[in-house]
Amino acid sequence: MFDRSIKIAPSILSADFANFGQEIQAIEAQGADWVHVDVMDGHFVPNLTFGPPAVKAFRPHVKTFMDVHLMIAPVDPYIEAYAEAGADMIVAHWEAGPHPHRTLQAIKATGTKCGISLNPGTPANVISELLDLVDMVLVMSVNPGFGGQKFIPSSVQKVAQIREMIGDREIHIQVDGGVDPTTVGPLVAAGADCFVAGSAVFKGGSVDNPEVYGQNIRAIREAAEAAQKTT
Ligand SMILES: O=C(CO)[C@H](O)[C@H](O)COP(=O)(O)O
Repeated sequence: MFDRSIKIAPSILSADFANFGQEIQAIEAQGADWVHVDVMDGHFVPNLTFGPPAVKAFRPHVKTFMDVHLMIAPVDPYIEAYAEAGADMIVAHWEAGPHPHRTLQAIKATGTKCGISLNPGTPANVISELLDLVDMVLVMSVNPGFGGQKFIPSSVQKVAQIREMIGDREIHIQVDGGVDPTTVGPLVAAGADCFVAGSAVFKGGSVDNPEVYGQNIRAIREAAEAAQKTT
């Protein structure tokens, strides 16, 4: 059955870069539902992060579900490499173009779950012809490239529009950027079920003090579930 429960996916962009294995184990032990990997190319976004070998090194540490968000263009030449590295889901940007339908077909052909992401400046309706191909829509609630940015409030309206477009299809809506206990409620009410959080999960904690990760994850989950009950 389709899982509509709240899912918290900490972004390891905010983890200790000298210690990914232990960081992944710590967030999972403290209640993370998914592990979110932000791949950046210094071209599509102004930052550089993880190539396929890095993702392959994360893989044995992830016991839950690893979603790999490709903020790269071109994207098609790298899809197979990230699938082989062990991604459970690959998310590509609509803006990485020029043929997002082909990109999604290429992701599906690898056998991984498949998602499409939209930047804050991109309207929801551009994905109307792509929804039958995806397991998830990722709504960026900051301009992609860096953690720790301020949540863009118009993202809530975009989530509601996409939820309406999805209808009864079994598609997750994930939101990424500035998600914390104060911003998550309206996103749940608008129809999102999966939340990427970097700063709000990792702040104040470490692998030596992982209980803080647990407190931070619980705070986001409790705010999200409270909104779900009243929706
Ligand atoms: O994709 C991203 C940036 O492009 C990050 O996942 C996102 O910004 C999460 O970080 P934070 O929760 O600190 O905003």
